[in-house]
Amino acid sequence: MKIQEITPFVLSSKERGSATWASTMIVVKVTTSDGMIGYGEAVPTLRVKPVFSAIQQVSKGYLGKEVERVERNYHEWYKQDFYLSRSFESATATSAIDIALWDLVGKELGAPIHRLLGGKFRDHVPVYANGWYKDCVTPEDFAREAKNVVKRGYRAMKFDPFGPYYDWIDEHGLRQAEERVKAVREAVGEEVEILIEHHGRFNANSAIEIAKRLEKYRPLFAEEPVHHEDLEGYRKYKRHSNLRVAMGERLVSLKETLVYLREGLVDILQPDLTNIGGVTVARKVASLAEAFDVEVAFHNAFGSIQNAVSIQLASVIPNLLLLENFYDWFPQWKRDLVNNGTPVEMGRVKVPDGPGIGVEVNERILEELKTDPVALEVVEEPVWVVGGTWKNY
Ligand SMILES: O=C(O)[C@H](O)[C@@H](O)[C@H](O)[C@H](O)CO
Ligand SMILES: [Mg+2]
Repeated sequence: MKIQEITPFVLSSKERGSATWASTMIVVKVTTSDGMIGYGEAVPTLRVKPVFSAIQQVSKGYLGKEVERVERNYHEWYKQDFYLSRSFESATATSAIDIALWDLVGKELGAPIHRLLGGKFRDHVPVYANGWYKDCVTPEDFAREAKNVVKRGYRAMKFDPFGPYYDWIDEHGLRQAEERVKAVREAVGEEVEILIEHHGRFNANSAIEIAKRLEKYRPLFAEEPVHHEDLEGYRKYKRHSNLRVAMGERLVSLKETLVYLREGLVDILQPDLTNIGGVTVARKVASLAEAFDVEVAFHNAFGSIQNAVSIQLASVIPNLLLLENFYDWFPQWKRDLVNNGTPVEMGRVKVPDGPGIGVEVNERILEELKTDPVALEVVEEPVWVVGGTWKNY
């Protein structure tokens, strides 16, 4: 079975999601020489247009190759590309195609990806909520929505309480963040997990001050407290803070991951299947983390195909902590894109046993919502922010 056609789609609709990129999806459709179809997903961010064209370029390296030789295909492309480990666009394009190949291998054998990877370690994957705090500004806003998250059955939730602060945070910002976190802790009680998202935007001194203020609310982890590439910042943060560090959504290779693991800079690794290198690299990264006693909480913020394949891998690795989940805050069309979705119940999702990624993609929605890739407008609130949270109170 050979790879015959690779088609990227950009999907978007007027329905606004919880964040700019929650309103967009980049889907890759791979068709084989015997007419089978597999799906993958790439990361949108602000770079929808360059990612779309990266998929067209990367495709040239995959067309005509044997579908089943996923590892070999990745290696061949690595050889050709030369800059793969330095290019987010190439990494996410390669990841999307890799996911579609795993989907195809599963479909060909009539097996879900979890069976191809050694079988389910667990039947249900525990998840945490993200995207739930759109337009939340005051502590009361956060408390109200946090209660709703618990009502929906979640036992863990993540949020960014820092508003527009960037690099440096002053006393006013520290107080605001603390009030928001305190309000959420009081709203959800002692046993629901609170995860603090910093979106990789502070210098080490600010991040350390933040940790001192927030540790009494017992967050499960501090995510990306400093900028992704700030290794010195991570070292300093680890020396002076008592919080567990989570990071990894912007890692684009196995060996880049090793840099953070080897030095003990990360306690909970958050690889993203749609840019680390698909299933092929994500499973290696999870094993590497296991060797360092690091738990994995896959980053899963984009769309329903990413969600499906992340559930597959999350179901097989022994060192899973939690899987991120935007599902209940997706625009409706994203949930409709997969025919048999996996709703969250009691803080977890059941692992589907359908072939490949475990769910079927609704082709009608692909056709209806596909748009031309255009350069996105740059507005004050960056694309990585949950919408409407950068106001002061
Ligand atoms: O951990 C995460 O999920 C991320 O850092 C993000 O991807 C954003 O929070 C989210 O997408 C909202 O913009
Ligand atoms: Mg994050």
